[in-house]
Amino acid sequence: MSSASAILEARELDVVLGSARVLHGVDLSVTAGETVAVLGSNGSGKSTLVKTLIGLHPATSGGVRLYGADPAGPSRAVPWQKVGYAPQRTGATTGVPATALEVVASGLLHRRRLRPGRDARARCLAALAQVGLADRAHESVQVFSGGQQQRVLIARALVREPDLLILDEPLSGMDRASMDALAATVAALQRRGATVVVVLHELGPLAGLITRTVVLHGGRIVHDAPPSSRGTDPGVVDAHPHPEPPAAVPTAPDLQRQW
Ligand SMILES: Nc1ncnc2c1ncn2[C@@H]1O[C@H](COP(=O)(O)OP(=O)(O)OP(=O)(O)O)[C@@H](O)[C@H]1O
Repeated sequence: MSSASAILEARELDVVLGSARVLHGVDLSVTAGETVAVLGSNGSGKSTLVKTLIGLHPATSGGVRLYGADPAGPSRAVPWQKVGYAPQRTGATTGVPATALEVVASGLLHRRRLRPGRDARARCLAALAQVGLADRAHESVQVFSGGQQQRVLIARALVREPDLLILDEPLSGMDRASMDALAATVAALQRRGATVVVVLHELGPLAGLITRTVVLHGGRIVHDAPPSSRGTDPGVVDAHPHPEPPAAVPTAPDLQRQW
């Protein structure tokens, strides 16, 4: 199913979670260098889509490819060291009494590298500086505010210097200065050719950086095009045109997963 330069692909993807069919026949192909915003109302399937794209949920039918390999298959087939992922803020840190530096350092670990390299500390501090938290590196994340915890998770994704960065609602709970800092970070990643997939409710300061918007509604892609061709401001797609479903099932933070 692979397109030549696609680094992320879903083909006729269906995902059933519990008794709910959450994604229906999703086709998506992301090529290197794109900055894709995934938009849609609460419960439309955005988080489920990005989690399935990186193997955190299995595809019920259809297929997913990440760098040409099945992300839910044998881990060595996917170059995980190239992939940074920051999950949606869950308001919790799994109760593990880790410092911000330790959480970010876990982003340097994966199955082929179980011990951080010599430059790990400097890289972690640099990643924390990118999210404005270097001065709090040695504090427990349990005392951080929700927005600060979100920034630590983003730093954990950034520390890999990823070629593919996936952010799930990174702006949620962030103050304006942090949003602007994230926009500058995404711009820097773009300049070096990285690919970014970002779940958003509003484009905010990222608006000028988005090269493509994908809109989900009821688990289906209902729009997929560059922002300018859409005809309406993609930043307002989350206008809740239908009754809001019950709150999303909280998912466990991904702090423990070490690729
Ligand atoms: N593990 C699960 N088991 C059962 N249903 C689930 C599970 N995870 C998500 N869902 C359901 O799937 C639907 C889509 O959830 P998802 O988190 O993907 O939506 P979203 O578009 O990211 O929403 P939001 O904008 O609120 O974060 C929701 O109705 C949710 O309740």
